[in-house]
Amino acid sequence: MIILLCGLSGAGKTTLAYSVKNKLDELGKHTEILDGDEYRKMLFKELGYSQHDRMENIRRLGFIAGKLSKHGIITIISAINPYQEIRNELVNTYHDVRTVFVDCPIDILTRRDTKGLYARAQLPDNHPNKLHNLTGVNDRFDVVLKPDLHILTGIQTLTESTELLFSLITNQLIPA
Ligand SMILES: Nc1ncnc2c1ncn2[C@@H]1O[C@H](COP(=O)(O)OS(=O)(=O)O)[C@@H](OP(=O)(O)O)[C@H]1O
Ligand SMILES: Nc1ncnc2c1ncn2[C@@H]1O[C@H](COP(=O)(O)OP(=O)(O)O)[C@@H](O)[C@H]1O
Repeated sequence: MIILLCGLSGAGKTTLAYSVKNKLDELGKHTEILDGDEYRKMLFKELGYSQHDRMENIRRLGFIAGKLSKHGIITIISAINPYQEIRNELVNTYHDVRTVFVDCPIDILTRRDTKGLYARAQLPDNHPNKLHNLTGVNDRFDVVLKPDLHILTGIQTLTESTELLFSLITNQLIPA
């Protein structure tokens, strides 16, 4: 199974992915997290944030996920994954792909701003530290169409969000 956790920076994808992995570990289920931020730093160093590069990033993560999931590893792709087109491509290319919208309002993200990216996106255009292509602020994010799960991390606690994702995964593993 492949889980696409899609959502803006700071929405809670990584936190949620590790939280659900902990629960799956307790069941003895093998889980791998492919985190966009981590793979960009370690393997995809040449990729930036243009539409082309973001698509390429997701395509590569999808390819790795396809290989892992064939061996029964529950593979969670934790990346912004901003375009519906490439999400659909993964759903149509690989077996058993589920999409999850990790959704949080921009005002809460701007307050959380754990990496300082939202503050940088709001700088004046001519400022040297201005971020010109932050997803959800000045770059495109397509609302996730018909997600298998829609999590509202601005309202739901981490425990509640984890339980919802855990149920999606385990219901699929052990059909009623
Ligand atoms: N311009 C811009 N837009 C969005 N994100 C940015 C940008 N610049 C750097 N970052 C950091 O890169 C992380 C997003 O990488 P992803 O691989 O998840 O992005 S994407 O799916 O290819 O769009 C994202 O990590 P997360 O905060 O974990 O989502 C950011 O820390
Ligand atoms: N319901 C929730 N689910 C996940 N994270 C939450 C939630 N509520 C608050 N947070 C906080 O929001 C931040 C999300 O950061 P992170 O998981 O790195 O997001 P992302 O991977 O989407 O960039 C963390 O500091 C986390 O503690």
